Amino acid sequence: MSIEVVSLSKIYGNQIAVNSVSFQASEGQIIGFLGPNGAGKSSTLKMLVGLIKPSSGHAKILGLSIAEHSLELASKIGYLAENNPLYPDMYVQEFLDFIGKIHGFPADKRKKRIEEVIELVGLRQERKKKIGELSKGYQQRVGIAQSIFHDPSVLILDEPTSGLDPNQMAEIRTLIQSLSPGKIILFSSHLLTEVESICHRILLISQGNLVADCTLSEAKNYPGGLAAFFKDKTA
Ligand SMILES: Nc1ncnc2c1ncn2[C@@H]1O[C@H](COP(=O)(O)OP(=O)(O)OP(=O)(O)O)[C@@H](O)[C@H]1O
Repeated sequence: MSIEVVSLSKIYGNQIAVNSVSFQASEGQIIGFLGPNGAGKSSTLKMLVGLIKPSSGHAKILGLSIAEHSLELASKIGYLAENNPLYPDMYVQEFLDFIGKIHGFPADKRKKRIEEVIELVGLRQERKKKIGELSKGYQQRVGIAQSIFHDPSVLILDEPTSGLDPNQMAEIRTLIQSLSPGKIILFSSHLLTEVESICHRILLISQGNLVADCTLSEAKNYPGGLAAFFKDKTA
């Protein structure tokens, strides 16, 4: 089970958002896709999930080309978009039922899976509430619940802890860690502390270029530590 990205680029007009990015990832890894604002993280992730087309380059996820097998891949990838767009007027349970329908789960399996997912992401107390009435941290859990509903092998989370308070961040980090076995998790952040606490590996992107691909311990051993690593590489 793997992700292989080869010279992936995205150009918007004159703006090179992603410049020939290549990397590989395999099962069981939690990979932090780190970089300052505007570095090209979201654009890279959107290409991987098939939301935008690469300007050049290619990628395979689970051996399937993103250009040729986007529909098949949709059933194998879970995606949490940046800012976690949700339906505030829907009830949690109703929303998850809707997600199950989108994934083609028949009624009985949908009901069972809603229970499992609610348990997995810790939404039991909030399940009967409207999404718009939940705290930001619980809304993130709803977003993560929709991303894992179909039990995808690859989970792509774009800034899953953005806008959360420190306690909520820690809770979401623990949740992501608990989902990791048997999956590849790629999650983006512009916060060093996020990757430090849960990632095995760091991909650092700056101005569209992949400027580092290393283990967390390699980055920590950088002279001056992680903060110096981030600062020097993205300068
Ligand atoms: N649809 C678009 N049209 C034009 N330019 C875009 C578009 N989307 C992104 N960009 C530009 O591409 C660059 C990379 O943006 P992207 O959102 O991928 O970065 P990011 O690392 O995810 O940033 P952030 O952490 O702020 O969300 C930025 O300069 C951004 O302005």
